[in-house]
Amino acid sequence: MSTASPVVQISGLTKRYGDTAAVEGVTLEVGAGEVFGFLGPNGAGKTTTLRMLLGLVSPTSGRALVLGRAPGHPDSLARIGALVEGPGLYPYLSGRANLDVIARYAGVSRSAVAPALETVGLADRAGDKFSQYSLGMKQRLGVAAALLKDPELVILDEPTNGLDPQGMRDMRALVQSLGREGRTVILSSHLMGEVQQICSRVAVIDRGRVVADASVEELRGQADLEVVAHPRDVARRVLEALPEVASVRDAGGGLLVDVPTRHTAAVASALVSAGVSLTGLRRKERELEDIFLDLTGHEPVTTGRAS
Ligand SMILES: Nc1ncnc2c1ncn2[C@@H]1O[C@H](COP(=O)(O)OP(=O)(O)OP(=O)(O)O)[C@@H](O)[C@H]1O
Repeated sequence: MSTASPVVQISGLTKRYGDTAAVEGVTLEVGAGEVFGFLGPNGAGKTTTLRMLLGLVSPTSGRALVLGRAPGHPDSLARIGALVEGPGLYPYLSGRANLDVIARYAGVSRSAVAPALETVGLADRAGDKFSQYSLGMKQRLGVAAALLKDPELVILDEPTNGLDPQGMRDMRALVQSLGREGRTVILSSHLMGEVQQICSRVAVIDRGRVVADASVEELRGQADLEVVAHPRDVARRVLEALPEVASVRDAGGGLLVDVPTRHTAAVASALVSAGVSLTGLRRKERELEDIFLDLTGHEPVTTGRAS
C-alpha cells in the first residue's frame, strides 16, 4: 500500500473567512503509512484544513495534493475514508443496515460491511438500532462507514471528542490498528496525550499556523535535564557557560537545564571538573502540554466541542 510520493502534500494552504484566517500558510507532507496527528486547541484550524483536503472547502490560496490529485478529485476520493462531518447515520436503522445503505450509495459491495463491523468491534451489536448505540459505538460505526471503501487514507476529525474514557480507549486502539494495517491515517485532536499515544508524527497547529512538525519522539526528545548540585550558584554559572545549554531554570531544590540529550555526559563532567558536588542528574520528560506552551506562548484549550 505504499506509494513513492507523499500521500498528502500541502503548500502554503490558506483559508480566510473575511478577516479571520482559519488556516494560514500551512505547508506539510504526510507519507504513506504514517499515523499523522493534527494537534491544536479548538478553533486552531484543524477541521478547516481537513475539509480542504477533502475538497469540501476551497482554499483562498496555496495548494494541496491528496494521493497525487487535487482535493475532491473522484479518483482520490475513492481511496479516502473520512469521518469529518459526523457520521450522519439513520437513527432508526441498525448499524448493519446503515452500512448497507452507505455501501449501496458508494458503489461498494455489501460484502465489505461485515469486515468493517468486525474491524471497529461492532460485529456483535450490528443488529441494534443506531439510536441505541453509545456515543463511542456511533463514532466507531462512523469509522466503519469510512472503511467500506478499503481506503488507503483515513481522515478522522477529533474521533474521540465527547467520548468517555473507555470509548476513547476503544477508538485509540481502532486508530492504531488502522495504522498497523498499513493505512495512512490523519487525525485531529486537541488532546496532547492522545496524539502522543497514537501518532508517529504530529503537526502542532495554533491560530491557523503550523508551529511544529515533528515526530512525537523529536518533540518529547526536548526533555529537560534535572540537576541537583552544590553549591547551586556555582553549578548554575558552569551550566550557563556551556554552549550546548539553551537555558537554566530553578526548580525546587535543583536546576532544570534545557540541553539536548546527547550532551548529558558532557554536562555532568563539566560540573564535576568545576568541583561541584553532583547529587542528582536525570532526564525529565516534557509533556506535550509544556511543549505547546513553549511553542505558542499560551496554554492549549483542552475542553472539547460538544458534538
Ligand atoms: N464557515 C466558516 N465561516 C467563518 N469562520 C469559520 C468557518 N469555518 C471555520 N471558521 C473559523 O476558522 C477558525 C478555525 O476553525 P476550525 O473549525 O478549522 O478549527 P478547529 O481547529 O477544527 O477547531 P474545533 O476543534 O473547535 O473545530 C475558527 O476561528 C472558526 O471560527
